[in-house]
Amino acid sequence: MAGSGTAHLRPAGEVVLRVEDLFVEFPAGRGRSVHAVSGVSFDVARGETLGIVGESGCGKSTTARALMQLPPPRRGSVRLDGVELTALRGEALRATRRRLQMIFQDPVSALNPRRRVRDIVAEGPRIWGTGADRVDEMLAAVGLDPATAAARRPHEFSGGQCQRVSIARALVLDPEVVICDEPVSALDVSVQAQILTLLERLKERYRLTLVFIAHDLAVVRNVSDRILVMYLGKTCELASGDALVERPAHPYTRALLASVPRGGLGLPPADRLISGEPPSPVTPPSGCRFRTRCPEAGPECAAVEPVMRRIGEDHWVACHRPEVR
Ligand SMILES: Nc1ncnc2c1ncn2[C@@H]1O[C@H](COP(=O)(O)OP(=O)(O)OP(=O)(O)O)[C@@H](O)[C@H]1O
Repeated sequence: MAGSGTAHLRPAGEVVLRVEDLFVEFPAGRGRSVHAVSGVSFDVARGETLGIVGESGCGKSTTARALMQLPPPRRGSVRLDGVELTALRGEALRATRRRLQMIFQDPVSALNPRRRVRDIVAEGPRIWGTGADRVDEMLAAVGLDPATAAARRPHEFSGGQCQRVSIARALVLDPEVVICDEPVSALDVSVQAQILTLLERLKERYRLTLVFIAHDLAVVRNVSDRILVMYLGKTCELASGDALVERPAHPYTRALLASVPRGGLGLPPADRLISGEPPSPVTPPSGCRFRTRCPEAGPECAAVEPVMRRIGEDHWVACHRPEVR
């Protein structure tokens, strides 16, 4: 099965979040720009977890913030239940943004140190006039005892407990989509597993849709139904977790898989690692942005930018020379 074009990379099921051709740039001085996100498209189905993976600086957090319109993308479309967020301003944007919540990497700095946990979780309900009756329920749902935890301040908690407070704060407003931006990478490994299990449980209980961002493919694989691989602001590959791990088609995906410690994904030892740093997003390479580090690169890779094309059921790749099995 094959196809091509700016497809929506459709998952099975009802689409709740549709992102099309997203571009985000930052000024880099002397009239130049950081091309942080350059034409990213994906759909997220209601109830699924879409993982986004890629090395540091590839544009994962910028994509996450652009979904929230923080800041709005330079161009492209973000639709939540069909509502175009990039066209909204002021109160209408704020009201819609409530249905999209975010959980951040550093739970301690994400929480106001001067406020008590109950007030932190109750702040959204106070602003929005809804959800105040859910504060204790949410604290209990994330594994904190409302009777003892609510009156304490963030510095009295561990990093893992602070992340639980952040999750309660995000869920109390009953969001449709929760964007988790590296939610466990600042935590000890043993705590990481607890938070991931908690997110899975909460997803089931509250019928959440998750966008789960991490640089660690083993973590993403654990929680995601489908996985989007990003490199230097572009999408390389999108596939179900199984297809991505068992039949990686993009050389960058294969390199990412190879860099996961032996056994982390239950795979044979690494056969191909990439070295060096990615090029600057101020002056990205022509054609395929991965070509300067790609073991498979040929002349066409410098000349023509590969577009996402379908290579299998729920499997898309942007590569002139994919390994298709
Ligand atoms: N406010 C900003 N101003 C200028 N450049 C920025 C800004 N925010 C991000 N960038 C740049 O945009 C690119 C993408 O950054 P982003 O944080 O989205 O990547 P990431 O994949 O989330 O990496 P990390 O995991 O390290 O945060 C990087 O080159 C980064 O330096």
